Amino acid sequence: MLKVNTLNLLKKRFEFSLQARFFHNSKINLSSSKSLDRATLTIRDGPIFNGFSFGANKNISGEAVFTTSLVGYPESMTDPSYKGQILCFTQPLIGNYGVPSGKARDEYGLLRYFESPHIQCIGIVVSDVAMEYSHWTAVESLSQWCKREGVAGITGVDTRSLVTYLREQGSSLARITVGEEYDADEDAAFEDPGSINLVHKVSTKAPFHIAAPNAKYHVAVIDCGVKENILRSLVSRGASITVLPYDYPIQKIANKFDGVFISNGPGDPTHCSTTVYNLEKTMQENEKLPIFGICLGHQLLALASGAKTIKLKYGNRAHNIPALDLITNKCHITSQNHGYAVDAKTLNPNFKEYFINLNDQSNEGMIHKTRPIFSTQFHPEAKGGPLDSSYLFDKYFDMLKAYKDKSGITKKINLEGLLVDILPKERII
Ligand SMILES: NC(=O)CC[C@H](N)C(=O)O
Repeated sequence: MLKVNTLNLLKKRFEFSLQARFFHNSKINLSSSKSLDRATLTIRDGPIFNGFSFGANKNISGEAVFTTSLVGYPESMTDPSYKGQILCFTQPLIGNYGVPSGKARDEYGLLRYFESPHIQCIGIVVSDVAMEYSHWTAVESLSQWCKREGVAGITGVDTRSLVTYLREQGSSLARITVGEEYDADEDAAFEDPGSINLVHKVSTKAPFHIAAPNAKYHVAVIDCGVKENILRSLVSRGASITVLPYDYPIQKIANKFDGVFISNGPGDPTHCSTTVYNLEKTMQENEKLPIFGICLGHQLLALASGAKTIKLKYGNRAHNIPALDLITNKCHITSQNHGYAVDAKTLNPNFKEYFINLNDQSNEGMIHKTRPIFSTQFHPEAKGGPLDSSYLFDKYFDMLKAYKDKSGITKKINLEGLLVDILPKERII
């Protein structure tokens, strides 16, 4: 049995390698590939693809995942949920509108174009990188950006074969090597980002505060790798936010806020046991408190209420995934980026399933039957992606209003003896 499998694998590898070489040779004269170093994408126990390096001149490894998004590469690449992953784009031409400034800020002092200050994925794989670009916000090319940020990039890969493989075999460990071909069976060179707590790497190291003009509410954001557009979505609706490290004991101060929010983030949710414990206590001790979680935040709330999570075969990463709202029976096109999901069969009986994915029927959200607590697996804040489900932020704000109207006090904003006004105004990394 083992022998047959090994033979099949070798055969498959050879076929992929042939395809990749053919594709690679056919690309060699394209102007975008001129003067680029050779590079290799090696999938552990899988195919090898030859191409050209357009990013940092270094060898990296991580989990290869694919996104079918057509646009939004600056947003996806700066999304902390991609930490440690090699992001493969199915859209063949990537880079043609360049990269906007990572320094530009909006009226709230938040990043204008990026979802965090730096590229978070460890490498990217494209079929045809655009070395020339044009857009009024662009300040550099995708290649220049990757080089400056130390992120690997390989172009000239037959991403159709690659993604066919990842769909059939599931997300796989992979590496990008520049210049030389490595021994593909050298397992030690494949690092598994899923084995460590990646949230620890991307969460702010200390609390920071963003004041909304004429703020009506004060929300605590548990930062597991929060996307900037989640902060924008809260602040622009009139909530000042205090963003706390992922392991901050929120249960000790939750009653000082009008609501708690739990962010998206990278990796396996079961690595965040401290956050899960803190959320469990927070829900036990604050019966009326509005709580909203997105993506990893949804998974952590589910774990904190006793449900289980599973790893999906290859995950959902796209900007056009249909999710059915089981309360309104309306379908929304959603932005997604996740490799794990909540097992709906294990939901706490106090919660009901809120959304389901119409492609694979996986769970897309849950809502408490009597309390103001809900969460979604997809990203209502989008960036990139359609804003169909941004009404969920409005729903959260209705909950904040109801809670505040009842408690009737303006929460005073005092954390560990520090007035939030003197906290830093951006993430501490
Ligand atoms: N975008 C996210 O928050 C991702 C959540 C989690 N890391 C997953 O892959 O499922």
